Amino acid sequence: MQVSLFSPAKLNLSLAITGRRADGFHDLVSVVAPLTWGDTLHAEGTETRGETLLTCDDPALATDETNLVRKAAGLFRATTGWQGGVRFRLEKRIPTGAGLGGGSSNAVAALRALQRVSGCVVAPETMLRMAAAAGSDCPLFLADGPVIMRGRGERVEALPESGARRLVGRRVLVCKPAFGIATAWAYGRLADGVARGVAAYAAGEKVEDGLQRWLQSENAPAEALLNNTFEQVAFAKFVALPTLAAWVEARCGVTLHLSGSGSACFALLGPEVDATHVAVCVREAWGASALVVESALAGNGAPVRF
Ligand SMILES: C[C@@](CO)(OP(=O)(O)O)[C@H](O)COP(=O)(O)OP(=O)(O)OC[C@H]1O[C@@H](n2ccc(N)nc2=O)[C@H](O)[C@@H]1O
Ligand SMILES: Nc1ncnc2c1ncn2[C@@H]1O[C@H](COP(=O)(O)OP(=O)(O)O)[C@@H](O)[C@H]1O
Repeated sequence: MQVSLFSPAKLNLSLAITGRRADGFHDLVSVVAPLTWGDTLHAEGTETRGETLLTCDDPALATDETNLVRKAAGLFRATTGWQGGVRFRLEKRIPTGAGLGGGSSNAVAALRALQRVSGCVVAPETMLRMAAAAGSDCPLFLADGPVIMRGRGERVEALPESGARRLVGRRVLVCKPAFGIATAWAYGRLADGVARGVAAYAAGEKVEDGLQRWLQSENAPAEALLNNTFEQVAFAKFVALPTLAAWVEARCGVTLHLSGSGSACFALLGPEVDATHVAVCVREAWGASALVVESALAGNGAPVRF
C-alpha cells in the first residue's frame, strides 16, 4: 500500500510560557493552528522485515535516526509490535529552526501513514502517547484544526467553535530569515532571565483569564489573541526580526509576530492587504534568501477527543 499525507506547518497565534517544571521542560498555554501550507510525506510497505527507509528532497536535512520520521516509526514499532518494512519519502518545504513545527508535523504524519501501511488499529490515546513521546509539539498535529495546547504540549483540546470560526480561513503571510533559532536556546534564554531576576515567564492565571475572555467576546478579532513570550528574548538577540517588524508596520501597516521560538514571523492579513507588497518589503529588508509564503489557517472544525 502507498499513501501520501499532507504534513502542515503550524503557527502559535498565542504562546505563553508560564514556568519551568521539575523535569526541565516548561509549561505553556498556546493557541496553535495548522496552515494550508506544508510538507508531503509518502510511505509504502516493503518486503524487508523491520526496515525503515527514508529519503528527503532537502539534502540539508539528516535522514538518519535523528530524523523525527524515523523516531516516530521506532515508537510505532515498539508500541504496536509491527515488524513490516516501510519506505518514506519526504517532500520538504517547511524550513527547520523556524518555529513552524515542521519536524513535529512530519512525525505525526509518519504515525498516521504507518497506521495505514501496517493495518494496525491504534486507539486515539495510544496515538497521543506516541506523539507526545516523539516531541512536545507533536500532539497538536493530531487535530486537524486550531487547538489550545497546555502542559509541555501534550494536553491539546480543540479550540471551541466560537474561537475557531474567527481563525479558520484567515489569510497569513509567513516569512523566515536565512538563520534559524534553536528551540532549546530560546527556552534556555528565558530560564537564564529568570535566574537573573527578570520576570521572563507569563502569569498562568492571567493568561487563562485572557483566553477565556477572548473566547467569550464573539466580536474580538483573531488579532486580539496574538502574543508570544519568546518575542522579547528573540527580538533582543536577533535584531533583524524587530527591524523587519518596524519596516513592515511602517510600509504596509501590517504587524508581524514571532511563531513559536522563531525565527519565522507571521502577519494576519486583512482582506485589503496586498500580500505581494508585503513580500516585496520583507525581501527589501532581509534579502532574496528570505522565505516568504502566503497561506491560511486551516481546520475542519472537527473536535479532538482523546
Ligand atoms: C516552542 C514551541 C511552541 O509550540 O515550538 P517551536 O518553536 O519549537 O516550533 C514548542 O514548545 C517546542 O516543542 P518541540 O520543538 O517539540 O520541543 P522538544 O523537541 O520536545 O524539546 C526541545 C527542547 O525545548 C525545551 N522545551 C520544549 C518544550 C517545552 N514545553 N518546554 C521546554 O523547555 C527543552 O529544553 C527541550 O529539550
Ligand atoms: N523531519 C524533520 N523535519 C525537520 N526537522 C527535523 C526533522 N527531523 C528532525 N528534525 C530536527 O528537529 C529540529 C526542530 O525541528 P523543526 O522542524 O525545525 O521545528 P521547530 O522550528 O518548530 O522547532 C531541527 O533541529 C531538525 O534538525
